[in-house]
Amino acid sequence: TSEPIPPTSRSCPNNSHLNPLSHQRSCPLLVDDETVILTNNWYPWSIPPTCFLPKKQQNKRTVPKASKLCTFTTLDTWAGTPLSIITTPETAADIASFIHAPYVSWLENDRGGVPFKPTHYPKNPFKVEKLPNKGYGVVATEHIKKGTVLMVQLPVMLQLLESAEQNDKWETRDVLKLLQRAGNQLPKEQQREVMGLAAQGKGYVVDDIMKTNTFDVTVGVLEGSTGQMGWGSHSGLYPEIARINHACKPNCFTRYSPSTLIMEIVAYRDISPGEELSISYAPLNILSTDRSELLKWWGFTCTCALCQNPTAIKKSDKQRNRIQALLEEFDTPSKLTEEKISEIEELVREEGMEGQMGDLYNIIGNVYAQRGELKKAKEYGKKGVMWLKRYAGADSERTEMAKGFVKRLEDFERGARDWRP
Ligand SMILES: C[S@@+](CC[C@H](N)C(=O)[O-])C[C@H]1O[C@@H](n2cnc3c(N)ncnc32)[C@H](O)[C@@H]1O
Repeated sequence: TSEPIPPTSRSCPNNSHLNPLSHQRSCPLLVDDETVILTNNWYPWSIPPTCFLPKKQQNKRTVPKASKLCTFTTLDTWAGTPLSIITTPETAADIASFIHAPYVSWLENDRGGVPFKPTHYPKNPFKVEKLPNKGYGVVATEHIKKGTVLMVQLPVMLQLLESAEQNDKWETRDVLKLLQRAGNQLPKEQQREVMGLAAQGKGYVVDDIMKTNTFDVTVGVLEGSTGQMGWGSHSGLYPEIARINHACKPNCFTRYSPSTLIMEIVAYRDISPGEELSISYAPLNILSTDRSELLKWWGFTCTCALCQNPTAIKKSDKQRNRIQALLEEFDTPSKLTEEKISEIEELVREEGMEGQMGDLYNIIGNVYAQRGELKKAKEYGKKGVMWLKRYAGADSERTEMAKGFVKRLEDFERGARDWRP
């Protein structure tokens, strides 16, 4: 393991293997099935990777260079947990650059010194139990305060999103073989945990479990304030978190850190003993019909408290509609007023959408910048960063973009000429 390097310089170009002299000390070499045969070395992975060529290369048609898809397993990530990944060798090399020693202390600093590590509390304030019409769920056993971090987990499986559906790059049967292998390469305890998760009973079992239980996550270390990531989206399987059911007005939210792969579950509000913990699988700012469409696509009909109360749905739809209408009005900068800002803040709060408040302030800041009111722009920009740190996380793409906006305003104040909102 190497000593911490600030996040801005940690990113490894994924073709660093092409020029061994150019890569940083902490950038691992690219590993695939062929390099393993040539070098007899698959460090930092615990097991030699298995790879499949992309479709068109198998058919021997000349196509622009496409990557292999492989399975990579490490039995001890930085937190000591195992992880199996299905991705390209290039992305695996990027993940390998931080998965054994991410730069955690700056994230902890940002959280006021609160440890950022998957923890098993001596006693969790919740338990998993069987619930009517939903399979298992997670229920509070004690009073939980708003803002409490309830779960901090690393994934046990990651799958390149592109490979999860029918796609023109890799054969479905190859993807399924890799999924099977990725699962089998996990220790028995994690295998049992994964195989015990909910599934819809459709198709191939590991694929079914992934489709029923994963979150879309971006993988990588952000490049300074540009917010650039570009390492491809993956489906992440977090077995403990996967037991939490969906609600359209949830009492918890997820916070994901792309530079460590950690997913946290945080209480959105105070939760009483006996209440079920819930998160939203769908974006919160959409209307009930769109939500049920989306959840049907996920394979279930929602039975949450909001969905069982037609009057409450009507009110919620009206409020979420008004939020949308106000946001559309803000597209015309002259229509933004402080009254409308107060109205939207109130609606967002009532709808339990505080997770979106940071994005909202960021939008407002941008509108003020377009109007040339840079003091107001900075005020809202900074508010946005503060809220995003809390709800999206210090290293999230959204937070980085908001920080970039404030930095550009500050640079402009200091005399840089080229202002771009
Ligand atoms: C990620 S799992 C959640 C945990 C799951 N209930 C279990 O037994 O492990 C997702 C599945 O839980 C069920 N589920 C989650 N939220 C639900 C809701 N609001 N209404 C009905 N079923 C729900 C659906 O079957 C869905 O496919």
